[in-house]
Amino acid sequence: MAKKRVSTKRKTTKKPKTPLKQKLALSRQQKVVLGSFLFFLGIGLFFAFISFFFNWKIDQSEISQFYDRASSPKNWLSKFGATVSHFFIFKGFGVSSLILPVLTSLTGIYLFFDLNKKKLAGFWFWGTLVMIWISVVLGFIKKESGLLAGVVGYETNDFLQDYVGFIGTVLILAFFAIVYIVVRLRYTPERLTASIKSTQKDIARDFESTPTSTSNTVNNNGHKVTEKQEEESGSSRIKERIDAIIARSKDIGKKEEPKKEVVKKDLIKKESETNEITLNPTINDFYGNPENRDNDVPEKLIIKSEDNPEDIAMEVEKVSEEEVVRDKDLSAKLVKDFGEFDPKLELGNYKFPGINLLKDYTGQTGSITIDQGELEENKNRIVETLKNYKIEIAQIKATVGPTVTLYEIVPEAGIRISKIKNLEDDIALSLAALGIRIIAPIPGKGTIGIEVPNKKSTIVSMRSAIASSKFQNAEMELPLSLGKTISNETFVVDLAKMPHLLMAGATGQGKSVGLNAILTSLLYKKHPAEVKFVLVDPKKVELTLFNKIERHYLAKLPDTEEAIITDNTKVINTLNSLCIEMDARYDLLKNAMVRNIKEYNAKFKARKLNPENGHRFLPYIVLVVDEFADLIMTAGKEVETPIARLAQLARAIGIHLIIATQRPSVNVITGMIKANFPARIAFRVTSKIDSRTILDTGGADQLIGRGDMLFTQGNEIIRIQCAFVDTPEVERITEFIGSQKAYPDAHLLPEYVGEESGTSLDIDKKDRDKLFNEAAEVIVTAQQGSASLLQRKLKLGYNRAGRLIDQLEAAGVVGPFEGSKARQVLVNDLVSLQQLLDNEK
Ligand SMILES: Nc1ncnc2c1ncn2[C@@H]1O[C@H](COP(=O)(O)OP(=O)(O)OP(=O)(O)O)[C@@H](O)[C@H]1O
Repeated sequence: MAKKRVSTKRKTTKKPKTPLKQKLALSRQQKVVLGSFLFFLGIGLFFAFISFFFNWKIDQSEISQFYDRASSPKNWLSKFGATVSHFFIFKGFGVSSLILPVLTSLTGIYLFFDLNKKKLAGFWFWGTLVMIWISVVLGFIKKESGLLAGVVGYETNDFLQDYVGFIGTVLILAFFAIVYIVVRLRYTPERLTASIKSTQKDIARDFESTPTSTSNTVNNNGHKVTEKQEEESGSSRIKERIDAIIARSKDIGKKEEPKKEVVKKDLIKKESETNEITLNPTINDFYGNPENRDNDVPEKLIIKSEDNPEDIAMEVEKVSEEEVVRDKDLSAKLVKDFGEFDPKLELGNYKFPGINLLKDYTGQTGSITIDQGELEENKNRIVETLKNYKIEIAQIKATVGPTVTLYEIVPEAGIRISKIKNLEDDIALSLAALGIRIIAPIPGKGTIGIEVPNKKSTIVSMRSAIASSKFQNAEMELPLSLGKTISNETFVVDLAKMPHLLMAGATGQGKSVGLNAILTSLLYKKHPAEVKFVLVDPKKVELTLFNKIERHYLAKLPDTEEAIITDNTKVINTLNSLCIEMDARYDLLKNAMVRNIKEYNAKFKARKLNPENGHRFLPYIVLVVDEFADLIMTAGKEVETPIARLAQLARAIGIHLIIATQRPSVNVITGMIKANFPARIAFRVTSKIDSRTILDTGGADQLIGRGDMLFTQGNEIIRIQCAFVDTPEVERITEFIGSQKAYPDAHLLPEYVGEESGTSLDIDKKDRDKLFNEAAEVIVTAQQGSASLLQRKLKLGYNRAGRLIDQLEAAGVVGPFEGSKARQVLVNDLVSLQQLLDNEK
């Protein structure tokens, strides 16, 4: 059994037969050794052949004495060199034998580096043919010199001449030359002409793109390029092109895959890459975007196979993906070279107002003092009052805030919360205090809160609100420090998240102070480049202080003189202009493929958006409307529609609305507006109904005024003592900002051409306004054709003033509407006006 097993084993281990090819295959070491040998042999042969041309006559006699060591041929490789050279040159192929050492060394290199053997075989095949051809040609030309043609050339030529004659020999030689060019070099007549043409074009383009005599030129991106840079880029491009042409001619010598006309594409690509590198933008045009760079690049590429010229030409559309990649590269490069875009650069030295501009009220009112007696008294009263209504208390806790103290009550088990809630007024009466608010239950706590005003309230200074670490460290887009909560914490919210704010409060309850606190918060946190205010102030007194910062922080319509809008009718134009801005911003966001202003600006800062395509850094726009009720009463739907549109859509693109009103009645705060203003602030209002309108619940009527307010962002209602900022403080801040370097003008909003501006010039004289003559006089005297002038001088509404201007245009007193500019006054003085009007009659 064991024997048998051994024998089977032997059978299986028997080596399989290896094919001959495999047997002959050289190991890597052998290849290196043989390769080096052949390489040096080739070099040796080369030297031997060269020296043979000088010494062959002397050496010829020495060859026969090869075995005689005493004989010394003159060849640089002595006996060996003289013999081998004699054999290959004299008896072989003449001068063309020099190809042999080249092929030998090449073989050595191929073996050494283990390169493609097929290619090497091609070299030998074609090399040998060329060698024979040259030797025959030389034999044909110079019959007498045996050295040039060698015996092979001489004899072959002789043979051919005998059989096909002189012409036949020429034709055969020419035929072989064509075979070589077409088969080996793959040159067809079409390719030859195409190649010549493309080379000519390339060179012509190089010369076009080399610098002209101007010192600064503008490259494809619209970026300035200095002469030196242009020269460098031009010469580097020429160098690249020459390299490519050399590479192309080298390709001709090699046997490769069928060539397609792609070299041109390579060159174009290289050119655009060079453009990227030579970018030298100025501060405002730091950006580049490859979209425009390829202006001179053909959009389509024609590919035609050279192997078969009759193939149908194929058009390849340029793909856009490449641009995206380059876009990325370019923006990364721009950021690397110039850093991120800094919107603050224009006002680089801008200094934020210091905290010392705000008044410190601690000295006057002191910090919150806890009056133990007052606390005890209130506690006892609450307990007693509730006892009267048979409500037992298990526990009571007080939190002292700046204006009110919160008493948190845990009632005895079994007492219904609604019972306490219903007794709100009675409890307030019993406590004999204004401003009692009962929160039953306190959300998330399960306790009942009774807010009782402090006898001595503390002013929450804007200074403390701004200085608080909560505000200072707020990582918000538009942080607002509104004041302090009942637990004495600074209350900071992000306007960008609200995204719009509705404010209501009876007169004298702190609304204007609240607006100032909001604006002050933004001034302390945001650079002029980052936020712009559109201020609507019909009372003409509340926000006028902000005029000083017009060129820093305010935005206005192009044709208006003052940024702060005090005329209600002008608000319509501004609101519509904001709608245009909103639509434009949405387009920008869409083109940039981002969802909101934050992402957009981040992308813009990273230089991924090209200003040449309309992209710009987008500042936040905060529209503040004081006395909204007034506006709605005068303009109605005309303001309601754009306000609602803005409120619905503007959140993503950085336009935020703050609307304040004294009268929060339902015809002012309509359902449409309310639905789009989830964030609300209620100062003290006069009735529960008003409180309901603004907050959807009572409570605002129970406030104590003087900045005591309720804030809601949808669900929870928070009682806050608004930070107090007085007019002198605002004045100091605006003064400080206003005295600094500003932009040349206020931020200009897009122009809105109102319906009133569309003139119908066939206005009948009988239909003229009663004030027509007066208006004409005002316009001619002032030599200024603007409706706002008429409004001011004649105390008119916007619509009437607009109609008058139209009538004056029809009468030839003023010229046509000229966009942002005032109309031209066509009558020079009052005398001429009188003449004009008289002639009409
Ligand atoms: N946060 C506050 N802290 C302390 N006092 C305040 C506060 N807010 C307002 N006051 C006091 O109330 C007064 C009236 O405030 P404010 O001018 O803001 O009222 P208003 O609601 O704007 O009135 P109106 O609607 O008539 O303009 C202030 O002069 C100030 O004395």
